[in-house]
Amino acid sequence: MCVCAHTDTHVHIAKMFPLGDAAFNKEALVSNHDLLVSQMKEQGREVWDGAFNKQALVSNHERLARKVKEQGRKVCDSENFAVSIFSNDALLDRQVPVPIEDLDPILINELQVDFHHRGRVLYGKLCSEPVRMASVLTVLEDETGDAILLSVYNMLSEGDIQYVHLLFHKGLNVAIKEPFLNISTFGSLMIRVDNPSDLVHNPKIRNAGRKSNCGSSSSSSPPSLSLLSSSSSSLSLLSSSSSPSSSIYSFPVQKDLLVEARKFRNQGNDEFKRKDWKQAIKFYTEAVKSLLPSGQKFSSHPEGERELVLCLSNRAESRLRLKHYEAAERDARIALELQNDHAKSLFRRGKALHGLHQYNEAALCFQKVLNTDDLDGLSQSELENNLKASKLCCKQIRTGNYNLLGLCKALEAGQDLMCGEYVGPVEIGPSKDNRLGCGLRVTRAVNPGDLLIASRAIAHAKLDSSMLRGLSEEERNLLSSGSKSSSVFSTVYKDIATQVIRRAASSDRFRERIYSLSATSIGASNNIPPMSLFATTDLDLVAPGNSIADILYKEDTILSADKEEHIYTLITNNACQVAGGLGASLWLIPSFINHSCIPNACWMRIGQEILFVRAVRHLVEGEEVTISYAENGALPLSLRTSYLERCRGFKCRCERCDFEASMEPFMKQLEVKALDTLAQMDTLGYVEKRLHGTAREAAHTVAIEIVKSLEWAFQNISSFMDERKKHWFRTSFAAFYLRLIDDDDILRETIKEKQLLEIVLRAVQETLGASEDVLACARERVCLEECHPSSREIVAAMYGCLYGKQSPSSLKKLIALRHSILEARDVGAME
Ligand SMILES: C[S@@+](CC[C@H](N)C(=O)[O-])C[C@H]1O[C@@H](n2cnc3c(N)ncnc32)[C@H](O)[C@@H]1O
Repeated sequence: MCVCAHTDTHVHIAKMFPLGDAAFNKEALVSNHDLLVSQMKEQGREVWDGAFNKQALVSNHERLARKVKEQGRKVCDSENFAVSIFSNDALLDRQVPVPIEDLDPILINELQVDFHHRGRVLYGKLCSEPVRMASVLTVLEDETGDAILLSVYNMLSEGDIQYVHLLFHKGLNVAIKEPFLNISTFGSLMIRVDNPSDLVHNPKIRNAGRKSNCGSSSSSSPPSLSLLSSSSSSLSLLSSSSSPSSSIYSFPVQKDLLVEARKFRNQGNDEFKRKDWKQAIKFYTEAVKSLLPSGQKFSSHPEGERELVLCLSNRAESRLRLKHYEAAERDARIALELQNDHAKSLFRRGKALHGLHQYNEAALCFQKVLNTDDLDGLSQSELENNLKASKLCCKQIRTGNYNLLGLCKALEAGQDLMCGEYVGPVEIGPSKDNRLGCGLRVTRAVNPGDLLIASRAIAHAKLDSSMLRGLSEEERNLLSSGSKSSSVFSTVYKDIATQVIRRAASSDRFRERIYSLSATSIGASNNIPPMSLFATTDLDLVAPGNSIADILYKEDTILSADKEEHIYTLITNNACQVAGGLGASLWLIPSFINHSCIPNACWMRIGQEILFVRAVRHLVEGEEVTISYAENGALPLSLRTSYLERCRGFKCRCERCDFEASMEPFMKQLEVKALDTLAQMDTLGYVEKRLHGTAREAAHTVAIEIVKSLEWAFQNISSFMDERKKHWFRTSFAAFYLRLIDDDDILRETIKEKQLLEIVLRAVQETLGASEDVLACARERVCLEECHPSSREIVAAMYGCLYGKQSPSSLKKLIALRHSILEARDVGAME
C-alpha cells in the first residue's frame, strides 16, 4: 500500500484505536496529534502526507517530551519499562539473523502499513531526543528527508534503560532491520521495533570499503554520511540548555567496586606519567569495567558517576596523546553526557574534535571552558591558544586562504603548524585510465593556482639518524636511492603501520577510511569510496552494539594478522617519501591522486605533515587530477622510471613515458652522454664551484659540449614531433641544463644568446605545470638582470601555481625560505 492512499487505512485504524485513546498521557498525546492535524490542514495537505513531515513530527515530539517533563513524572520505572504492555512476545522472539549487508535498503515512503518488510533495511538518523514511555519514542529521518515516529520496545537491560539518552541520542545513525510499519495508539504512522537488536546503531555504511560492491548512487543506496552526520549531537552536548544529567544518568555502583575503580584509575595515572599511554588506557578501561560490571544489579552510589567521568576523561587524554582522535572524542563525549560542565572533558573533546577537523565544534568546547569560573587546573593561556587555533582553522577552511610564509616560519622554528584540513572541489571516482582503479577528479572547472586540498598527514615517520650509522655500503646505496626494498627504510613504513593499526583498532570509522585506500600495486579495484566516508562531521558513534556496557568500556578491536598485513601493504602503496627520502607520510584523500609525468596539479609539502595540492592548469569539470610523484619530473624516462619503481613500486604508463619509450635508444644515448658529462664535471669539481684557471676552462668545455649535443639532437629529431612532445623531450633534460647553466659565466653567455633558459623553463611549464625543484635550480639565474623578461613571467606563473596568490613581498620571502628548506632537505638526505 502506498502512503499517499492511506485514507482507508486511516478510517480502519481509527476504529481500532479511537483517536485520543492514548495509553500513557492522553492529554499530551491528543493535543500533539490535534496539532499535527491542524498543521496539516493549514498547509492544505492530507493528514497522511504530513505523517512524513519531519518538522511537524519533531516539533510534536518535542512538545510531548516537554509535557512529560513538566508533569515531573518519571515516565516509567525500570519494571514497567522492561515489561511493556505493548510487548509482543512473538515479535520479540523473532530474530533477524540476516546480516545487515544482505538486506535491501528501503525508504520511509516505500513502507506499507501493518507489513513486515522482510529482506529490507531502513537506514536513517534520529532527529529528536528520545522520550521514555512504554517504549522509547523518537523520530527517524531517512536520506530523502522523510521522517517518521520510531518506537522501540523491550529495552530489557538495566543499563540500557539508564542510558536511553546515549543509546538514542539525536544525530545517531541507525538501521532498522526488516522494519514494521504500524499505526500508533494516537493514530500516527510509526515504525515499531519489538526486538531492540533489530535496531542497529551506527551501521556500517554500505559500499564504503574497497571490498564491497560500490560506486552506485541508486535510490537503494544507504544514506550519505552527510545525512548521518552527528554534528547536531555534538552541538546538543554543548548547548547550555542541556539539563543536568545526573537524574538521567545516575547509575548504581557498589562501594567496594568504587574503591577498585579508583585503584585502577591511579594505576592508569601512573602509567600516564610514565608516558605509556597504551598501558594507561588499559587501566582506565579496567576502572570503567569495575564500575559497570555487566548483567548485575547494585545499589546506587552517588560517587560512582563522578568516578566514571574521571576515568573516561583520563582515557580520552591518553588517547589524545596517541592521536586516536575518534576514540578520544567518544570518551570525552560520554563523560560530558554524564557531567556536561566537566572542564577537562570539554577541553579534551575540543582537542579531539580539532584533530578530527571539526574546528567550529572544537572552538565551542574551548569557549565553554573559558566561560566557566572553575578551569579545574587547566591553563587559561593553553585554552586560549587552542581556541585561537580552532578559529584560525575554521577561517582557513572557509576561505581556502593559508599563510604559507607563516607556516614555513613555524616549521623552521619547530612550532606547531596551524593548518586546517581543506577539501576543495574534488571527489573520488574511477580513473580515466581504467588500469589504475580510483582517481581524484574536480567537481567544477578550476584555474591554475586554485587550491584543491590542504591536508594533514594521518601518520608519518622518519629514520632516526642513529640508524644510519654502521650501515653497509649496499644498504646505504639502497637507502639513498629511496628504495622501498631497503630494510632500513622499511622501519619507516612499519612505524607508520603501527600508528595506523592502533588508531584503526580504536575506531570503527577510522578503520573504514583506511580500508578504502588501495593496497594493490596496480589499482585493480573498481570500488569507489564515497567522499562522504571522509566527511569530518561524522563522529564515531557511541553505540556499536546493543549494550550500554559496550559503549562505556569498549575495548579496542583486535585486528587479525591478515588485517595488519593488509594495512602495512596499503601504507607502502600510498605513503609518500618525504624529508629527503628519509621519511614517509600518509595522507588520506590525497592518496587517491594518481601519478602522471604530465600532471595537471602539483603538491607542496610543509614538513612531514602538511600538504597543499593546487591545479597547475585549467581543469574542466570532471577532469582527473594528477600529480608527479617523482620529486623531480624534469628527468629522462629511465631515471623517472627507476625512481617510481624503487620508491613507489609501479611502472608509469602515461603518454610521456610511452612517447619516450618509443624514442629509445636515441634518448638513452643522450641521457648517458649527459650523465657522463655531469660525472666528469663533478670529478673536475665543477659542481662545487671551486674551479680556477685551466681546470675551470676544461669544465666549461665539457659543459658546452653537452649543451651543444643536446641542442643538436633537438634540432635534428624534433622536426617530426608536435609541440607538446618537443616540450616533453626538452623537459626530460631540463635538470641537466639547469645544473650546467648554474653559476657559469661562459655557459650563461651561450645560453643568453639562445635564450635557452626561457626555452627550457617554457618546456617545463608546459610539461609539469610547475616544479619547485626546477625553480630552485633556476632561481639564481632568473634573479639576474640580464634574464629575459618572459623567463621571469614563466617563473612567476609557476610560483603562482605552487603557492597560490601571494603579495609580492611575501612571495619573495616565501621563495627564499622554501629554497633554504629544500636545500636543508637535500643536505639532510646526503648526510
Ligand atoms: C596513491 S595510489 C593512487 C590511487 C589508486 N589508483 C587507487 O585506486 O586508490 C598509488 C597507486 O596507484 C597506481 N598508480 C598511480 N598512478 C599510476 C601511473 N601513472 N601508472 C601506473 N600506476 C599508477 C599505482 O599502483 C600506485 O601504487
